[in-house]
Amino acid sequence: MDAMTLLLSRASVGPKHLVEPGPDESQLRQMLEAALHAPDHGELVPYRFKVVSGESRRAMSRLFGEAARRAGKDAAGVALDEERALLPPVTVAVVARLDLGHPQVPAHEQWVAVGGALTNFLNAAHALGFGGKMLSGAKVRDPGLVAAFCEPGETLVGWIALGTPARAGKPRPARSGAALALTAWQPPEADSPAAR
Ligand SMILES: Cc1cc2nc3c(=O)[nH]c(=O)nc-3n(C[C@H](O)[C@H](O)[C@H](O)COP(=O)(O)O)c2cc1C
Repeated sequence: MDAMTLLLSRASVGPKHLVEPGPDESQLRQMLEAALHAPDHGELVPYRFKVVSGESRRAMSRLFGEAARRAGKDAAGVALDEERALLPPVTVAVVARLDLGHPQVPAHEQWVAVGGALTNFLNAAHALGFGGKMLSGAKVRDPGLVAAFCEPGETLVGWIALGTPARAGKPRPARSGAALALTAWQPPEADSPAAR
């Protein structure tokens, strides 16, 4: 598949539609390599990817259940969250580790680097024949999950569910904002505040 066809054919595949096998270590390394090729001002690598596979999925599932309980969910809601955590063959936590005191690279540029890395990671998964979906939800702020995945000062962005797609991603509908996403820049009028 050529690169443009690959980029234009990626669509998220949710955990319900992901089956074994998930990516192995060498495939995950290729996804990381793609992530590391995203633009990153100052080469700060302001992110970490943490792989949850095999038996450690059960421990994560338990933590998802505890988070659901803390969020006030009933027994059925807790069980559902625990089950959802076990659906993807591989889950990759995305953790942002920004250097907020950096003299040259402000926080917003570091967040952009995190997004670029995540996008390259997902595109690489697609290139290797895997399906994936980035997921977050209120549980990214749950203290138990944050403590389990992050060092102090880091932010839990969410989790990428990964596996073999049992079905193709849904065709992408046209996006309403797309027409405004690429326009020719117009220089400001001579008497506008921007030109003064
Ligand atoms: C940081 C981040 C967190 C997200 N969290 C969720 C989520 O919790 N639930 C969800 O349905 N989609 C979430 N999404 C959006 C999906 O990953 C996906 O992009 C969206 O469903 C559109 O599908 P597409 O990637 O095929 O266009 C998140 C996306 C990002 C970038």
